[in-house]
Amino acid sequence: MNYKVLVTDQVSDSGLKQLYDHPGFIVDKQTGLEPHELKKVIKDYDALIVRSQTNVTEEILEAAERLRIVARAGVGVDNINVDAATKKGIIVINAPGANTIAATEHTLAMMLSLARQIPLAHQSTSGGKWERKAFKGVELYQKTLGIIGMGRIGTEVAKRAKGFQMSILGFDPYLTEDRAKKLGITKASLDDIAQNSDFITVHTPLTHNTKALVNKEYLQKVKEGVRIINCARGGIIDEAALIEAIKEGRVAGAALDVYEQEPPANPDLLESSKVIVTPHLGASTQEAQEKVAQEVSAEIIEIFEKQSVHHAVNLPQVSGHAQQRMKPYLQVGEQMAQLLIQLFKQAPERIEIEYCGDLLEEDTGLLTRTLIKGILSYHLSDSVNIINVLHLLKDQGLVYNVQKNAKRKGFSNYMELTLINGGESVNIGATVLNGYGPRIVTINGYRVDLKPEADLLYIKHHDLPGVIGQVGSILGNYHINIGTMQVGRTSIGGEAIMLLTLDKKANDEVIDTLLLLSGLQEAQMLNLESQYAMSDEVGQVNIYQ
Ligand SMILES: NC(=O)C1=CN([C@@H]2O[C@H](COP(=O)(O)OP(=O)(O)OC[C@H]3O[C@@H](n4cnc5c(N)ncnc54)[C@H](O)[C@@H]3O)[C@@H](O)[C@H]2O)C=CC1
Ligand SMILES: O=C(O)CCC(=O)C(=O)O
Repeated sequence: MNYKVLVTDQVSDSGLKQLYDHPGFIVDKQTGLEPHELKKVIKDYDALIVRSQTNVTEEILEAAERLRIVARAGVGVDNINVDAATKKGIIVINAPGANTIAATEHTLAMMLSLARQIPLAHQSTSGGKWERKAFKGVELYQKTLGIIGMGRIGTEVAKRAKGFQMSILGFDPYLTEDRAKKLGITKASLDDIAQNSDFITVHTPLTHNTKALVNKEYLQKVKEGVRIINCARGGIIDEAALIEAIKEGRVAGAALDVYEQEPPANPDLLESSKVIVTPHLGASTQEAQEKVAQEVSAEIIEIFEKQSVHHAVNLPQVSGHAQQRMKPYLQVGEQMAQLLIQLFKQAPERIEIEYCGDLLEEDTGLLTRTLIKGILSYHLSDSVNIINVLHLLKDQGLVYNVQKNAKRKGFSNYMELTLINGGESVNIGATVLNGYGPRIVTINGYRVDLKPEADLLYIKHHDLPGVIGQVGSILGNYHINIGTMQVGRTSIGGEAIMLLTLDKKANDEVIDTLLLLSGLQEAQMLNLESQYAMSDEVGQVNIYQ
């Protein structure tokens, strides 16, 4: 089977080489497509690679019939409707880090250009003038730089600005005092940055929180003569408010690589001698473009061939090692969920999940999705995968709750799943035993020790002498061999359950015969198919199954 990959923006061909050369992949490059053209062709493709030019809208995703991956050869995914992709079970990946240095260096180039008016000076000199007085600049030395967004690029900008002996104020919701100290910068508030900075640069993604983060109100608080740089995303700085602040003289100048609308059309911005503009060039270096293309190519191959994902925007991140460690939990998690939904004779309204003991130290995001997928896929089958599972859950009107509990409940690790509807509930608990693998250890309060297998016969009965023997005889009469048998009871002579692994499935006739036995209340074949085959291969997340 060939995977078809469509590339719709200017992505480096040398960076895409491994995808072009890889057997089983067909790559088509069609740049400059209009939205209606993309909508028409997208149905034939398994993966789409874009930069920032292509808008991957809900409409385009709707028209995609076999699309499984949207890859952003870069960082920002604001041109991709991630929500719509997630609902459709399409994974969105990017290449974080691959263009960090390029965007960092562009930011510094913009800052120096602003400080020394290099573009205007160049224009004047190359036009035959010699205006030495007109272009007196300012130094970076001993000035204060405010950095909003101390992620990969913000951090690299800070390191380099320190080389110019600038004082640096950093604001980021995740910046700790400790990290700021290690970087030799000062952790600051947005207001501190406004009041004290000679230069301000923004390095956040564009989100509903960062949209117009630097707005009219903020620009009224800035130190007079500040210079502002945006090499992150248009819209983080309100362009109209910026132009006004420049006209009023509060802001001495701005250097912009990105715009509210691209390409920008606002003459106030484009014609101002105090504004330096570049056409979204932050990531446009040969090195960065090769790296982003190489990274997304490698990941597309890995996802299709090994179901391994490293840089998903719409999935919890789990490292290869963590995947390997989590594999037995993922397997038993999927099977316990399937077992429970088959036992619950009604639609669940609420799902409760509890993780105990060693599981507290793991990232359980993927495990939670796997449990919920096990529940939903019983009724929704193939349409559920770990990408869209939480969306589908919401669509079904179900709620879920995850609790983490330090108590070990008798096992070094333990997880429990409960399905609830009104006053009715069922629950199941499982553990992974060191050296023995996954075990289901409780079902509705009955203690069992069950190694999950694909086909299980579940029986609920009264704990009376002879019932177990009669079940064995009936199965024997039908030539069904019992592999293992587990019996759990709450009290002697009370209610009990039996779980039998069989070499052959018991059909309806066998089940009806069993149900004729006195003392036997329920008999049901349960199908527990795990996508997480317990081979020794490196653990992989089965994304689409
Ligand atoms: N001009 C260009 O060509 C390029 C632009 N970019 C843009 O730069 C942005 C940053 O890239 P990276 O540093 O790689 O991303 P990153 O994810 O490493 O860093 C973003 C940082 O912003 C912080 N942040 C989020 N909301 C915030 C808020 N309200 N206030 C302050 N900080 C906030 C986050 O905590 C995070 O630390 C990207 O999202 C992308 O939009 C990235 C590469 C090239
Ligand atoms: O692809 C590009 O050139 C833009 C890079 C960018 O904006 C990003 O990676 O977020």
